[in-house]
Amino acid sequence: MSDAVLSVRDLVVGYGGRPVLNNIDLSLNANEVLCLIGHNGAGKSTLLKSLFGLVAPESGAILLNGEAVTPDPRGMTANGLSLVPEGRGVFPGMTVAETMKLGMWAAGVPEAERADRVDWVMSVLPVMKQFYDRRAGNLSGGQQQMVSIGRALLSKPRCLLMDEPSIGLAPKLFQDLLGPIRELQQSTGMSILLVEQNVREALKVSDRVVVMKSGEMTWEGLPSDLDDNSKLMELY
Ligand SMILES: Nc1ncnc2c1ncn2[C@@H]1O[C@H](COP(=O)(O)OP(=O)(O)OP(=O)(O)O)[C@@H](O)[C@H]1O
Repeated sequence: MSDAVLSVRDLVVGYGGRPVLNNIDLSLNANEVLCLIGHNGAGKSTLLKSLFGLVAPESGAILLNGEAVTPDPRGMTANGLSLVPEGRGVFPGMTVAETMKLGMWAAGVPEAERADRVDWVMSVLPVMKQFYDRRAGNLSGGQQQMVSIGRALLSKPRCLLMDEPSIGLAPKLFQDLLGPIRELQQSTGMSILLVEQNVREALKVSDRVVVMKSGEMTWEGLPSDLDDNSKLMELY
C-alpha cells in the first residue's frame, strides 16, 4: 500500500481555459520533504494553489490520505494541510501577535487552545519571541518569512506546502529558517512539499526531488543524484 499523504493523478489546471499543468502525477509521502524545482512559470505555484484549493483543477484527482477530495482552504486546513504562500502574505500594519491571532481564527483553533498553540509555535521558532510585538512591515525579510511559517504551523499541520520560502533571503538565513522546520518534520513525521528556486540550499533539507518543466513532471530522484551541477543544468 502506498503511504502517500497527498497525491495528484492526471491533474490539469489552467487559467481562462489555457492549461498550465498538464496531466500531473505526483505523490507526497508521509515523513518526507519533497523538493519541487523548475524554472520560472513552470507551474509550481499553480500546483500548490490547486492542492490547497485556491485554484480549481479542470480535470484529474487530488487525493488526501488516499481519498479523493475537492480542496478548499478551510477544509484542507481542517484535514491537516497548511500553506506558506509565495511572497509571505503578512499584513505590514499588523503586529506578529495580531497576525498569530488572526491565523488561529482562520485555522479554526478553538479559543481554549489558542494560548498553548502560540506557545508551541514559539517553541519551534523561539526567535519569534524577540519581535512578537512589532509590526510585520518593520521586520526584515527573514523575520517576515518566519512569521509566515509560524502562522502556517498554527493548525499543527501533518502536511506543509511551502512556496519559495527562500525568496530574498541569504543562504545562511534560509538554513536558519528551514533548520527548525526540518527538525520538527523529522520528530513528528510531518510531510513537506517544498517549492524552491534556491536549489542547492533546498536540497540540503530534502529527501526526494521532482523537476517540473512547462507544466509537466520531467524527473524524479534523490538530492544526491543532483550533486553534479551538470545534471542539474541538464534537467532545468
Ligand atoms: N492568476 C493567473 N492568471 C493567469 N495566468 C496565471 C495566473 N497565475 C499564474 N499564471 C500563469 O501560469 C503559469 C505558471 O505560473 P506559476 O506561478 O504556477 O509558475 P511557477 O513555476 O510557480 O513560477 P515562479 O517560480 O515564477 O513562481 C505562468 O505562465 C503564469 O504566467
